[in-house]
Amino acid sequence: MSEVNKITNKQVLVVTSVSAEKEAIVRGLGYSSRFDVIVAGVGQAASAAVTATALAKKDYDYVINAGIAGGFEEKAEVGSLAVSTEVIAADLGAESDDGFLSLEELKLGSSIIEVEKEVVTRMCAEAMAQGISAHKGAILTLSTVTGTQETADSLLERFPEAVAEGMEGFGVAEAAKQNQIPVIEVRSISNKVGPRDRESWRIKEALATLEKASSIFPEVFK
Ligand SMILES: O=C(O)c1cccc(C(=O)CC[C@H]2O[C@@H](n3cnc4c(=O)[nH]cnc43)[C@H](O)[C@@H]2O)c1
Repeated sequence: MSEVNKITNKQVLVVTSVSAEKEAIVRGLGYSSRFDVIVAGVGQAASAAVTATALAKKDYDYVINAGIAGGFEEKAEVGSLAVSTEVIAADLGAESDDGFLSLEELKLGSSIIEVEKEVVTRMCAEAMAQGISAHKGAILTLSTVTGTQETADSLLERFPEAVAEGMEGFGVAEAAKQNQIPVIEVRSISNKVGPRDRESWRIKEALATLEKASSIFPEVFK
């Protein structure tokens, strides 16, 4: 069968945290009955609970956690797009005199959820073709927005592959994983990760990038 005649029927759940993100994505998608876009609230608990409920109500083939995020310096600039190669719960673990101990080190489970590499590559390639600056790498999930250079540096020291941080990715990804559904995190960058400066957040610009990136979803998630 030629590419043109292939029937595409993947059902995709897109999970956002706030309605401004949902509205940007709905605008970008235009009419597409394969995509359901929901608002789950801020943080891992809300995003995991709402995602799990949505997955219990309907069969989906793919889950996307999409929204705005902080970008790490020299990794993902404001206005660009971050696409997760892995979703990492960066503050799930224990502090010790020898540094942070992850769930893996504590032998209590996993704080990393892998993403299908070919989908990441496709998403980045399609985004670049649309003129979006796209960066692939780990996206960290944190319960607290980083607000100091010290925390930003220590996160990059622990996760040199990180490009961005958000507050919901791991919650959405864990719910998808428990339902054996592949997941990806796609985030537009509204601010730099580092010393708190809310005035410098470029939410309008990030929502515009999110809208543009969402217009690619039907092509990437076929
Ligand atoms: O005020 C608005 O108009 C507005 C519009 C869209 C989204 C927001 C949010 O505040 C969303 C909160 C959401 O943003 C993520 N986020 C953004 N930057 C960071 C960061 O540096 N570190 C962690 N999370 C970040 C996060 O996922 C929140 O859920 C406001």
